[in-house]
Amino acid sequence: MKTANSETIAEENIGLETASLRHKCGVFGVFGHKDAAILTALGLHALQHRGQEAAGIVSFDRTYPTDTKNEKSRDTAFTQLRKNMTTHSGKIHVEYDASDRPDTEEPVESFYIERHLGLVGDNFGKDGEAIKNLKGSAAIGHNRYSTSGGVALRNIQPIFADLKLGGFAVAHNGNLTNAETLWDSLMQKGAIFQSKMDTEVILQLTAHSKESNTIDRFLDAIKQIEGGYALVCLTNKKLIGARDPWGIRPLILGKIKNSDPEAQPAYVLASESCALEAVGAETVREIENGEVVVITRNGIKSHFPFPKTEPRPCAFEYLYFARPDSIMHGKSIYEVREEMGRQLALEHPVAADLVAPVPDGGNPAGLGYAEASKIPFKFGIIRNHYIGRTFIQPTQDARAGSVTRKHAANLHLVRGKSVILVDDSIVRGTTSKAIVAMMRNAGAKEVHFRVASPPIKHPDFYGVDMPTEAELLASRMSIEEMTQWLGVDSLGFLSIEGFYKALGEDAYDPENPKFADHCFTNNYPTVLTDKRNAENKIHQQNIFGRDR
Ligand SMILES: O=P(O)(O)OC[C@H]1O[C@H](OP(=O)(O)OP(=O)(O)O)[C@H](O)[C@@H]1O
Ligand SMILES: NC(=O)CC[C@H](N)C(=O)O
Ligand SMILES: [Mg+2]
Repeated sequence: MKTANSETIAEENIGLETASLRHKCGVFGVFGHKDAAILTALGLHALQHRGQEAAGIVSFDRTYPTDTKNEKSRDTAFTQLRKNMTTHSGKIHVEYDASDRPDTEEPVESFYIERHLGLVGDNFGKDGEAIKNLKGSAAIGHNRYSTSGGVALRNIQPIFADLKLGGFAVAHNGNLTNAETLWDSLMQKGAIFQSKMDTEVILQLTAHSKESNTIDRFLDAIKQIEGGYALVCLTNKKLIGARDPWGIRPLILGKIKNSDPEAQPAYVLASESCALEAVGAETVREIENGEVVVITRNGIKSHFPFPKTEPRPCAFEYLYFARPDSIMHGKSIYEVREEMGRQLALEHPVAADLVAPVPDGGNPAGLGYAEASKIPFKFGIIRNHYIGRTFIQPTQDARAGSVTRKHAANLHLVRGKSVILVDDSIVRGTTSKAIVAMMRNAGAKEVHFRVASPPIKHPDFYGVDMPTEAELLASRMSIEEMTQWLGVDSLGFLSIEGFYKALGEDAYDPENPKFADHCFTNNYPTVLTDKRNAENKIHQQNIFGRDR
């Protein structure tokens, strides 16, 4: 059996300076469905809010020549296959050499790869070339917003390589905190890297493992990595899902009926439940923290390679990243955010004419605040639906510009009124500063700002790509200073206790935090090996181009 796959990826840095605060990536995988690539594209589309820089899909197909005893039909099957495989798409060129012509009764196996800069819809439209190229009943996909490595074609995921035991594709949401340290030792062993992504370390470690089968090699690899990760991987026989020991990054398992009623249901892995809904899949369960699931034609097998710990999912997923209609750990993201707003109203009440959410992130908390304070909820800010999330803009100028293009004061509503603005977070203050100015220009009598999370004072290293402390507004300024800088009449942040309450916890226990809440508390769930080694000048810094 041959794997005919040669990729020519022209590296092309598109010249974007990368943002220091970014979304997380979205991952998706399907096993055992004839429309695997279409489902993956739909799943990625539902996860677009997690990354808008690039999107990629890798599929796997096994083609049986229609009648291998009949030379003519075998040739026809091969000609068809060859035609499909030589289709160009963007910078990816899959070639099939004439010497690969099948001359046995063995099926022809191939991985197909489509990786593009830009949005899912623009690159994987249902009838587009890219989808047609992605044959097979298994596929994985990825929406990228980089936390390592710049914006370039070679840094698009899934990342694929032919390893000793066959083709292996990986898609990763998260960030490794010891990738640079591992890179150093891999390079000393002669590794050749195709990208600048921390994710590739996982592929390299799998390739270098001395274990005898693919799963043991992969387990060997992930036992060496540290940080936050939700991974989906594809081989010629398996779809693999893995979640980091703390479950910082989310991953959920679903199941979907095949159109053939005789066929087994197909399995689906996704970052969020909203992507399962988007493809009509039913939720089976969340992948546990530290769990590795291996999906094959024979069903699902779980591995637990790490000592069992209590999960500590990322607080930011609940606050901002996840889509409000997603369910995580049995909690509705929407309801959690609404409750954050209610708690906020209890902690920071103020008399006003209306509560105006900062769309979209502030909408559910705004509703909760209005409900608890009994102050009317009004859309005092209107958003332009053709502009995405602000964080994804690559430069501070672009971010500031996009806030004013994205939001507009609803003049008629706010003129002469006292307004309570509610947002989910203040990070750099780009959004809040511009929105407050908008309210003032619109003639608001009073402007009060309420934030449905505690002040963000500490960086993130697990896939949020939060800026350095120096860029975080709450790290640089006291509440009084922020009040002045923003130009508001009052400012209030939800307390960490209120935050935990909204998440359904009785109390916040700093000795035993239930969430990865380090951005508020400075309490990091993992060791930060690269940071420590860089500080001690043990290895080269910024191998993966963090400050590119
Ligand atoms: O203080 P800053 O650095 O401006 O960051 C915080 C803002 O960024 C996010 O909005 P974004 O526009 O990214 O997404 P959204 O449409 O989901 O609210 C978040 O909801 C805040 O509004
Ligand atoms: N936001 C993410 O999850 C990024 C994944 C990976 N670290 C990358 O840079 O591609
Ligand atoms: Mg927002």
